[in-house]
Amino acid sequence: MRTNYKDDFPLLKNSTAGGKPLVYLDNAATTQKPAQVIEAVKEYYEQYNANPHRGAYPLSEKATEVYEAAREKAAEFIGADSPEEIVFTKGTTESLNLVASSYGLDNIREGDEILISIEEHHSNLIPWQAVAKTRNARLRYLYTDENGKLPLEEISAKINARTKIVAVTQVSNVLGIVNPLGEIVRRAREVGAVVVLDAAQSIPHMPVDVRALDVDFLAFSGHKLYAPTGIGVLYGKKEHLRKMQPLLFGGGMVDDVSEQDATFAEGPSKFEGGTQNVEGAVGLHAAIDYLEGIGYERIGQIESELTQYALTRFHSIPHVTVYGKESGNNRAGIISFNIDGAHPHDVSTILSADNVAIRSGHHCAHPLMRHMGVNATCRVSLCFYNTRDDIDILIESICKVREVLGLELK
Ligand SMILES: Cc1ncc(COP(=O)(O)O)c(CNc2co[nH]c2=O)c1O
Repeated sequence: MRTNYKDDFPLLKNSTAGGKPLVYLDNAATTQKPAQVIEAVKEYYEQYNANPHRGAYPLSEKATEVYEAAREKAAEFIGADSPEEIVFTKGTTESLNLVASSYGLDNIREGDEILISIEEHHSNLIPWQAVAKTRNARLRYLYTDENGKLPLEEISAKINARTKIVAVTQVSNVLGIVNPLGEIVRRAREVGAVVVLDAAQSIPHMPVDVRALDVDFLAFSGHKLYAPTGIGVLYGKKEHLRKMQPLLFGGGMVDDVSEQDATFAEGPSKFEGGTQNVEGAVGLHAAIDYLEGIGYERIGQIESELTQYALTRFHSIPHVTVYGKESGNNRAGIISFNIDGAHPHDVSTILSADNVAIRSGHHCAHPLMRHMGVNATCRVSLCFYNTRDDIDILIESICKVREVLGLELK
């Protein structure tokens, strides 16, 4: 059985610095792209680039065909009832802003409650702050416990008759822990609340089935799923999308326009004003094909084993704090840590001298940082193309940090 996928990724094959191979461990920020995706985009521009939905000539018809084929593929990938439930956006941020600005503002009234978690990325937090302020509604939080988990009693306590929207991440981009979505949805359904799921950090690592999850909306980004930047998906149940107002007005999203009014297209194109990112959609289609070729079972096996290996190695290093106590099989390969006496930015700079790429900072999760009692963390985020050698080089480099900073080692 294949254990090393780096050769599928040109950048990983060719990138060295000072004779050291790149150890890329910032996959929660963005993933590298397999040759299959790069070739698909190249072929699009070489063979059938045109503006979709508008030209009565073969090239435009082909561009339309591949764009809509990508929509069908995305629908199938997440188990949507139909491609009509798939809106292409720039990414998770745009998807979540669309839900908040359209569905949120139309359905939240004074005194209603919107419930999010303290783990949310700013793109699933600030839009809800804006809706709550505009509608004089209450924004409430599910708080993680000392282990970085959302306690079930917190979920049952915070979801009540006034809760109208529950918007949560399936996996935190800081802690990597998989949230108890089943319990959240069950409780939300009891009070008739709508569930918005941020799947940006889960869908690269685990199968997502919107019908099985029974969520009303789901958002993810192509670039975290080995596809190009600039393409993302908002899944929405048809009954919601049908009633929602578009956010961007322009070409391709209208039915008729008079001097003082406009009626809008049916289906997802209502939300896709202007010329769309066809190359991104083509790249997303190729990325999904690539992932399905490997299979989530194999991806999960590799990443769970590698995450557990990394956690074991981390726990052997003195002066290192790892946040979140979950083990490798209930955690996407995201590990946030700090080294006593070392600022995260210094740590990532020192690691970069060994060509090890990790993230340091607040990860667009200021409220979570405060809740954790830290200003910032270092973050390792691995995926199936990483290897045990990558982890060994990472740990070896981390073990040098305190010495480089002149801190005592014992
Ligand atoms: C959970 C989560 N939600 C939403 C977003 C926004 O996605 P975008 O619209 O594609 O930017 C991110 C991006 N997270 C990160 C981007 O860079 N480092 C990160 O951890 C995320 O991790």
